Amino acid sequence: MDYDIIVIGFGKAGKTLAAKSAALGKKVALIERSPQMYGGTCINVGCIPTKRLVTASKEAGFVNFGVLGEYFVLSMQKKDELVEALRAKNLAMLKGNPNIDVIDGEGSFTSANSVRVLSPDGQTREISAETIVVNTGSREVEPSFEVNSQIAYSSEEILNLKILPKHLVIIGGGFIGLEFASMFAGFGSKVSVLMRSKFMKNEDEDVAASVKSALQAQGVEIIEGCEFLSLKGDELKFNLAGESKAVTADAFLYALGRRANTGELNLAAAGVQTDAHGNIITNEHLQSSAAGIYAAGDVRGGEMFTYTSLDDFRIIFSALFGDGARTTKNRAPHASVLFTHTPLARIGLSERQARESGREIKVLKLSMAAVPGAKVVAHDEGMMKAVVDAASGEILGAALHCVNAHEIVNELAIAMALGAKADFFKNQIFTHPSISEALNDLFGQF
Ligand SMILES: Cc1cc2nc3c(=O)[nH]c(=O)nc-3n(C[C@H](O)[C@H](O)[C@H](O)COP(=O)(O)OP(=O)(O)OC[C@H]3O[C@@H](n4cnc5c(N)ncnc54)[C@H](O)[C@@H]3O)c2cc1C
Ligand SMILES: NC(=O)c1ccc[n+]([C@@H]2O[C@H](COP(=O)([O-])OP(=O)(O)OC[C@H]3O[C@@H](n4cnc5c(N)ncnc54)[C@H](O)[C@@H]3O)[C@@H](O)[C@H]2O)c1
Repeated sequence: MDYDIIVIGFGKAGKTLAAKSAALGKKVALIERSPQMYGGTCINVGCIPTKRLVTASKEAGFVNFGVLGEYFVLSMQKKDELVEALRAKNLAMLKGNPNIDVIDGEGSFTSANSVRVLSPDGQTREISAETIVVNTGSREVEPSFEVNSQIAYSSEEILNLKILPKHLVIIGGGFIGLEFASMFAGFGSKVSVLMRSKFMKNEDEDVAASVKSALQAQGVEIIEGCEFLSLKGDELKFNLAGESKAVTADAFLYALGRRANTGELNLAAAGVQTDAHGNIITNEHLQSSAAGIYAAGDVRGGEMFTYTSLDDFRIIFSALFGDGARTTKNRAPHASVLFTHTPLARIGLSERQARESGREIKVLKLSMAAVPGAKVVAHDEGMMKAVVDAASGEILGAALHCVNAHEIVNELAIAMALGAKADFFKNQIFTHPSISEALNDLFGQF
């Protein structure tokens, strides 16, 4: 065999596994098809550039209205500088390691132990290893209606815009749709978000209403229940409550979900099975249907977050070099965050899910308008909500729609993992003024 481990895809799990395995003296090949993607989706076209821009767009409120367009261009340049620096650092981290070969090209299986690499210059080579880890990520779902427009962008493409759109129409009301809505509204664009379903249909109604009103307060127009027909030139046609409608804009973003990058992998040659959506099927150790082949990150479907991919690394590392005790079955409670100007962090069960589970629950709620720490930072929009077992005080879940929610929720995650109950937060001594101290009052209602 040429290597101990081949990793296909330079994602979060893959690059971490390559570095940690090399540190154990293993010989690793990491295959990446695009030099623009060294380091993967998160740093190049995902979390990092979008969160940099969401943050910059929050600060746009301090910019003279007349120069908002210039501020947008400057913010995009700063975002590019950050991405380029991170990409170079990610590459250097692996390329400088004598046990790791970073190979440019697209990987596809020829057997359960061998991968063909098609390099950008058209050359192919074949390499082999006992263990192969697939970390090829996901790509956006293309619209199912007709699109013929030079100004229709995916989330990746819109990150290269050179001019701030006057009117951005966003198709899809999920993570990407709502984060870009908040971002572009912050930069000064008129933003309309059109969606097929009800706004945040999987959330509790009070939580969804809080997020919706915050976006509307930013000036975002939200149109629910759309059936999309076509996007031609600058016009999107759709049906709404039985009526034909059209909207024109100078930019369109479609954000209709993401699907696994498995089409090019020739998985059949290795005996690796996928589900109906093309996601690689794995067991709790992230082993695929072929014994020496593992899959990590978005390519497995399900939760698509950078920290899930990182935890996938921990599970595979435990299976390869440890006792295999860390699995998907013993993953600790962890949150998800929608990074709108006022972020929404969610962990555990919603009120609806808790009621459906048949448990006796108590619902605790707090308006951020009652939190001094939120007044101090002049950001008292939103609410906190927790769902607690009525008898034991066990924390079943929470939704934090407030400034710094993405940080505060990690306090809850740790407490939940350690089995802390509502009383713990009720009596905890927090700094003042802070957002965390609102947890005293939230859980004090138990
Ligand atoms: C706009 C946007 C914003 C996001 N924001 C957040 C956020 O705030 N927080 C968060 O946690 N998550 C966020 N995500 C999700 C997060 O980015 C992904 O879940 C995560 O990056 C997936 O990592 P991965 O390890 O699966 O692989 P990726 O990082 O996607 O890496 C896969 C790599 O494989 C390469 N590749 C694919 N096929 C082949 C092949 N055949 N041969 C060789 N190479 C190949 C690709 O070029 C890519 O570099 C966001 C995603 C997007 C799109
Ligand atoms: N903050 C974060 O952690 C973050 C940010 C961005 C993206 N992400 C990850 O990236 C993934 C992809 O984001 P996304 O916003 O594209 O997906 P999503 O699944 O969050 O939302 C997709 C939206 O498109 C709608 N939709 C799907 N098919 C449709 C169709 N045919 N017609 C009309 N509407 C349709 C869905 O109802 C949904 O509202 C997320 O699920 C998330 O895992 C995470």
